[in-house]
Amino acid sequence: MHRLKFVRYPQSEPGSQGVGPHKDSTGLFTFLSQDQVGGLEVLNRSGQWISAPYIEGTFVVNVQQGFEAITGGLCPATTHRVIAPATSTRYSIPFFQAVRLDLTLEFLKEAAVDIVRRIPTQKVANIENVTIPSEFLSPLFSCFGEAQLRNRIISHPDVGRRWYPELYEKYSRQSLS
Ligand SMILES: O=C(O)CCC(=O)C(=O)O
Ligand SMILES: [Fe+2]
Repeated sequence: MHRLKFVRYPQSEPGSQGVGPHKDSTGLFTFLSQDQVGGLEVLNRSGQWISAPYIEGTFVVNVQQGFEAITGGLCPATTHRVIAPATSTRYSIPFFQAVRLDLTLEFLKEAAVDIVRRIPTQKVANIENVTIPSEFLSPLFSCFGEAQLRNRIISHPDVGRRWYPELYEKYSRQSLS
């Protein structure tokens, strides 16, 4: 199921939760419209958080875990986070393209063999060391729906702790790599 979200981040004390480090997990790509307040950050290949500022007339495009899985990890999903705004309210509108919730990694890999074969390979230095693991690529989850639930609970820990305490406990103890 595709999703469009309207997000409001109220002005907060420094250090408050925005969105924790994660890779979007609904499907292939995210298209995000944001205001000029700032706070969205992306992990680059050297392991540094860099800001993804507002650029007039553009969307931010994130590679999601589905695309990472389809390409056998050759196109890693974008690791990103949002720092809660300290001086004003931030608004953003992400659109998440989706894949079927009951899709399995096994099926996806089989279906995508031909696509992956056509992608020119290149050496991607140390990328595994500076990224966070993908639920979609983990054998712990039977289908993408379950992987997605884990991703949402871990990316929004205050919500996870409050509404899904048992799952939050379970998922935060899990090591995916
Ligand atoms: O609000 C933003 O800029 C990003 C939100 C986000 O990363 C998400 O909801 O997955
Ligand atoms: Fe995200």
